[in-house]
Amino acid sequence: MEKTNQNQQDAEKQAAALAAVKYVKEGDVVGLGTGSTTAFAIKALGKRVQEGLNITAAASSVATEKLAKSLGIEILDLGTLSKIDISIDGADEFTESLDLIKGGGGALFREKIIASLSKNAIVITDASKKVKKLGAFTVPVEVIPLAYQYVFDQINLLGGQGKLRIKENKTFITDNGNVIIDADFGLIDNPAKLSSDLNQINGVLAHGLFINITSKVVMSEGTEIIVFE
Ligand SMILES: O=C[C@H](O)[C@H](O)[C@H](O)COP(=O)(O)O
Repeated sequence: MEKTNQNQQDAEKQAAALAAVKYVKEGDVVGLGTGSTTAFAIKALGKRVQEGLNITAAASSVATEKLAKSLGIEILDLGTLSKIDISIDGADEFTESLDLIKGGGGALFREKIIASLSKNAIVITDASKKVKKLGAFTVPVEVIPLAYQYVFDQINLLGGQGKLRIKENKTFITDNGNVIIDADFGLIDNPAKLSSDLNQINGVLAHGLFINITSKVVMSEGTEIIVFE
């Protein structure tokens, strides 16, 4: 990506993050996503905490937990929570019907738990993430390692072309100790059906299709903030 485009995209990510952080209220339990867009939100939230806002938070990744703690945000154990007031997370793609693909950073499982627990699941993006149909971005599928080949073959039977995620010349391992298959299904006509088909494969911990979980998408485009809900 050219530098000016990158700067523009970062400015949009930050603007969406700042707009979303305004929804957080005193006393809230806040779910924190993962990724470059969410990092802007965590920093803005950290600033509000330093100015006196009382909140607690749940983190969707080790990286997010580390960043949040460094800014003075108190982190709760996700496994003990039965509800989250508000969550803020990014996405790799979204449609106006609030269906998403997530997991580009590999945090999809904990992100899905956080979004599912959230009364108000807010997604923040720059304008490049908005699509008419999901699927140009491959669907990340988190797989328990011993089920790798089985799941790979099942994805193939569903019409997908899987690829083991490699990062820095090594197999990418998630915070949960699993691997990721990035599955190319082409443009997806029925994301809800694909989501349910993937859920039924033994060995799949989670996949990156987020259907009917999101409350609103706060998107920044140029100088404008557009909210889809
Ligand atoms: O696993 C990572 C997450 O789902 C991210 O929210 C997603 O990949 C978007 O990341 P970014 O904000 O860096 O584009």
